[in-house]
Amino acid sequence: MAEFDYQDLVKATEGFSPSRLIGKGSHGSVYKGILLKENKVLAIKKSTIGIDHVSNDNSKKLENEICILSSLHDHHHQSPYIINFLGTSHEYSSRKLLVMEFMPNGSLHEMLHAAKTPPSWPKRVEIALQIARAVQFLHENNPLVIHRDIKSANVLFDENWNAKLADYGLAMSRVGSLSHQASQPAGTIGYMDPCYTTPSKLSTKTDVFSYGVVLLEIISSRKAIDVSKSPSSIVEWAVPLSQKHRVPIGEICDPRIGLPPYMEGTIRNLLNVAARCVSSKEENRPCIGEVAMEMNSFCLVERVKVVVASPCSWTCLVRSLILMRRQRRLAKKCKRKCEDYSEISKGKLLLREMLADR
Ligand SMILES: Nc1ncnc2c1ncn2[C@@H]1O[C@H](COP(=O)(O)OP(=O)(O)OP(=O)(O)O)[C@@H](O)[C@H]1O
Repeated sequence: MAEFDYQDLVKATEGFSPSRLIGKGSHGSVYKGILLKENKVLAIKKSTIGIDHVSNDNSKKLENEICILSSLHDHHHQSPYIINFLGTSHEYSSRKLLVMEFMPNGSLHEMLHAAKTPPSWPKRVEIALQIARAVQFLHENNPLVIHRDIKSANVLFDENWNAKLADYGLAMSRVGSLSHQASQPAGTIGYMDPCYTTPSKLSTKTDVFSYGVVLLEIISSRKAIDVSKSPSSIVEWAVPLSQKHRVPIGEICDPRIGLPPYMEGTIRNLLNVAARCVSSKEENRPCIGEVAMEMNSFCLVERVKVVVASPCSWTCLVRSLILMRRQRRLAKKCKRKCEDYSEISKGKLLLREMLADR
């Protein structure tokens, strides 16, 4: 685990100046830092100071986040969909700071609810798959990690607009400082699994439920809880609507962008997955590996459909078909030449044998 010099971080953030503050969360403030020596941009999380017991709680959550993130980055296999952990630092008071990669393109929450241009349907499918991959990585990790706070505000975008799962303050694993038994149910209203009522009810399906809510949000661009609407909960609104016969899918989809006919099937499948994830019965929810596999197949089908729908991609497709045919023809020619060659060498061999007989 890399240890950053605290004074370097002070310089990098101009003394943790408010102008470098990206935002405040439940247990910490995140600052943008520029390491002048390396010309590297970082994000630094510092626990929030409050009255004594709150400060203690906040720094415990940050320590837990550091512990989980460092354990996830200890392995040879890292996920491109988990925020990159870069290291830690210590303030004089010995409070720890978390140093991670800087995500310059905001959160999925901002993209869906505040951006001027809403994301396209293929981009939404891609994001859904990337988040599923992140959660799959956590659930299939050894030791297993349960995030407990999957929500659109915790999905951040890197410089290439790839989605990464962040904020591990509530995450639980055997390496975390919080233990399953001791920790009370926690999460964010609107995303929290209704079955998670006692510490012992925590399971990977708790995350699957929250993932389902995020999927509904991706499809509809409606907030998880919107008190100006009735019902205010996205789950209570979308699931019965999706199960009603003859309700056009357009009624659930983001009304700001039209749904092209070639995407309809994919989005309907996405909606079905979301409905299974938010099932009130835990046993009816799929595991995240299954979800990721299904998402992957939707992405593939959708890519083929994009190729079919776009004239530019058609040209690419035809070009690659011509290339494939040409390669096959060349291979055949080559094979024939080889066969001829082997015939010649067979003949030569025969002649040599005949000559030797004489
Ligand atoms: N690595 C990062 N790069 C850029 N911005 C980040 C990074 N990590 C967090 N942020 C931003 O900093 C702010 C605070 O993030 P933080 O994870 O502490 O809390 P939160 O997710 O907003 O809230 P909560 O902790 O209550 O769930 C958010 O606006 C978040 O988008």
